Amino acid sequence: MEEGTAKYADRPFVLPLLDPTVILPSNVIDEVKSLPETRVSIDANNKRRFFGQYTLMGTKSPELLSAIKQDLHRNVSNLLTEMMEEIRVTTDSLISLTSESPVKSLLVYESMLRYITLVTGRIIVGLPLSRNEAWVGSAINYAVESMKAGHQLRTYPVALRPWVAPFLSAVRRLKDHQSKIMTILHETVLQERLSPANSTKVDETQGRLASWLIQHYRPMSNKDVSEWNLCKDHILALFAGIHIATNAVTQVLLDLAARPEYQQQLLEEIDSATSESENNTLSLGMIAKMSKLDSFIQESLRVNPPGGVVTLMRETTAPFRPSCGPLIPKGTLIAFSNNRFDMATRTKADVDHFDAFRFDRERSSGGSKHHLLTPSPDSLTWGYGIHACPGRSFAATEIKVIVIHLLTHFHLRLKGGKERPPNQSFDFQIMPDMSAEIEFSSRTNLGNH
Ligand code: HEM
Repeated sequence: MEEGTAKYADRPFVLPLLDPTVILPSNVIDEVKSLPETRVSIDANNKRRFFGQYTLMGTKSPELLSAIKQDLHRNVSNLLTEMMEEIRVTTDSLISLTSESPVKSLLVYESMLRYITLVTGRIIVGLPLSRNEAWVGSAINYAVESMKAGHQLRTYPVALRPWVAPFLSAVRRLKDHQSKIMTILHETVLQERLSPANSTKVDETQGRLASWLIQHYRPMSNKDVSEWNLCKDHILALFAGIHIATNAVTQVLLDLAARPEYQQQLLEEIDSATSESENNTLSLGMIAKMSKLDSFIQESLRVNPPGGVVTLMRETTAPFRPSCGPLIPKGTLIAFSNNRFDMATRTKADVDHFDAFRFDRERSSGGSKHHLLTPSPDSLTWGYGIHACPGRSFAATEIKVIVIHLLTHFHLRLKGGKERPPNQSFDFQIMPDMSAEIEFSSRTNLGNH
């Protein structure tokens, strides 16, 4: 990507990904960001790149989008207490320190996968289901098997895929997770919610996503809502919410552990913002005061983009001629470079340089007003334009609450005081090193147990 953007600063070029993709120059991003599905399609891209016929990718419903964009977004503040509780319980189960064992080393990615899955589940389906291990396993592994299924399917010619798919091991495991999620949801949430005879008031902390979806599917009448649609929407929400957020929070923690000098500064900011808090509760207002934390996370995700080397991945659904030319035929996969790899106007040293508080400085000097949550051509973590991530206020809050909780309780250090391990990359994806470990030691005196 770096070679391409340096060489073709204002022209498209083809990046040889598993699905070759036309990379457009960043100066035409405004021409693409809000094009309708009839011109370029995010769903067609997802369906094709991730084998949506088998994995369901690219088949999200408008109702799911409304539930995330409106209900989840509007409720982030009300959900904070539950998010914090889930993070505290998960921390207690993963990191319990005593004077005899004052340091705990954890595989960061694996541990964060658990935090994010439990917090996401707590919000969308609620307790006790969110901590049920069968649910947690299928919620995590659905996406893992989807990726594997894609790799297996790719090895067969297109015409043969529908015939071989039912026999491929990953496709079978994928279907297995799909039916487990359906059965669990049916028994715990959907049967009750969809029953016309049900007149009892439902517990609002359970089955939240189902309630939001049902309201969008039947705004007025008692029209039938299909259980399959509701399950599919849950699966796609888990798919969209778990893995990319795990990738992101892992990168942030690795950056913090590799740069201990920032831990104290962030802690001071957290202490000052929460000084008036009662019972250690956080509010969105307090979190909003933590501008250095916001900047640190924004910089960590700029340098280690959880979405990979590309952003705004689309398939053209009609011939498209960007102002940089030439005419791009219908059915072409297109994308833009993520900021870190875009060499059109910057040097490699520039984009690689980790400057934790650059966004904070820019904001306080009256320069850019952009925060972590604001999609812009300079900050493409969440995409940009009409499809910019609708779950971003929830995801950013979840990441911040995890970081605040861990920082206030522990010193973080890369295992053995080593250097930050380099990221791993595959196709367009960038992942943190899965074997990286962080040592957690207590900030308070542990006493004797
Ligand atoms: C750190 C975590 C996350 C990151 C970095 C992230 C990033 C992204 C990106 C880059 C896109 C594509 C935007 C585009 O192509 O223009 C996207 C789309 C999307 N994200 Fe996220 N996301 C995160 C978490 C979440 C969560 C927690 C949810 C839901 C609970 C979610 C739901 C979605 C959905 C539904 C879309 C598709 C939007 C559409 O098609 O219009 N994401 N996200």
